[in-house]
Amino acid sequence: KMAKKVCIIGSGNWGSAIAKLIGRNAAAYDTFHTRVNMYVYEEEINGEKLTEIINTRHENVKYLPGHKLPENVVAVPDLVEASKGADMLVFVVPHQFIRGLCKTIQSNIKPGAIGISLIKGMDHTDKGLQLISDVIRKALSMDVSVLMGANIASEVASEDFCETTIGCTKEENGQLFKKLLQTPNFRICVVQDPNTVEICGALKNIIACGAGFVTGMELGDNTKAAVIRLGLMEMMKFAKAFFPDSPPEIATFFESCGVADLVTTCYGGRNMRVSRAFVKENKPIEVLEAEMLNGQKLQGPETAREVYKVLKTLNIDESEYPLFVSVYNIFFNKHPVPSFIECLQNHPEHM
Ligand SMILES: NC(=O)c1ccc[n+]([C@@H]2O[C@H](COP(=O)([O-])OP(=O)(O)OC[C@H]3O[C@@H](n4cnc5c(N)ncnc54)[C@H](O)[C@@H]3O)[C@@H](O)[C@H]2O)c1
Ligand SMILES: O=P(O)(O)OC[C@H](O)CO
Repeated sequence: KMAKKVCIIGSGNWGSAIAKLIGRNAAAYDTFHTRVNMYVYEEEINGEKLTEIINTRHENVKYLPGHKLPENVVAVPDLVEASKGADMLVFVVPHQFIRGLCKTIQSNIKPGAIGISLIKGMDHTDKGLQLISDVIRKALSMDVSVLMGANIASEVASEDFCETTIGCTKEENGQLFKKLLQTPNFRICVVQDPNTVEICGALKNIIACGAGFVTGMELGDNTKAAVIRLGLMEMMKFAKAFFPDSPPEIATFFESCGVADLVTTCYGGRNMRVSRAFVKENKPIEVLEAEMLNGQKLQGPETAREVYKVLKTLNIDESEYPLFVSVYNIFFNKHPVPSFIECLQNHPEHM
């Protein structure tokens, strides 16, 4: 059998961390071609191209400083060239860019190629909710698995022990991606409930913003635990409501993509940290994102906006998802942050 060619589409904080694991496994296993192309959105850093820096110093100095990438991971600034002939595509860009990138490679996909999305976020159409994996499936007509879990990129890059979840519809594809991605300190469970895995990954970022609000208001861990629990209840309700044909397995919420990701994200994630600053500094969220993250992108506020649009499109009462709606109103409708506590006090879970 021919070794499979792998292409990573994305090279941000998570893309670079995952490139470290993929590069090493691609070099170690005959199943994969040793060279791994990584599409890098080109930019100049102190007069040097980021792709050149990565290909000579083997470090993404902007998005994952302090970590060496394997030398077989090759940064390519042209997406069509990077993905040409790839058998396995790993999608890992902030969710707002996925549509444009898919369009660029639409006519250049190798027949039989498969994909996996590591993108936490969601999209919507005039019919309502659209998963990011659906955007990819539709644009590129390929089988797409997803990988979501309690995985803060810098900790994965440091090779601290953690777990993650792959959701797939075709078991053999899920297992092939597991082989590509699993390491002794990055342990993967494969489940055949991809929609739930992906919904967990998307919605947890909204809940993380709520956790940031209560942290910014200097409330304690009991409050944060309540945000996590009420957020989980809304997440479960949302998954049930939006996939009536493939109801979520409750067990999936206990995989790394569910409760575990909520915990890590509500304590240490970027959405939590920037939302905490939003309470303290009284600046628009996009200003704080630019000031605090050096080009990295927040997914929580945009996902709250997408969820709100989906609820409106489908005529669903806002009171069904008070936490999600409150996060949206605080970021985009100037509702005061303390109104978030009122939403918790009046949550339907207590009625
Ligand atoms: N960072 C984490 O800890 C982490 C962990 C798990 C999952 N994720 C998810 O992975 C996805 C990607 O996150 P990330 O942390 O790798 O990215 P990031 O937040 O570091 O975003 C920056 C990336 O976006 C790219 N970019 C900027 N403008 C662009 C454009 N116009 N077109 C294409 N690309 C552009 C930049 O070049 C850079 O690679 C997100 O959905 C995120 O939720 C992140
Ligand atoms: O830093 P965040 O908030 O984007 O969260 C990162 C990861 O999704 C945590 O699993």
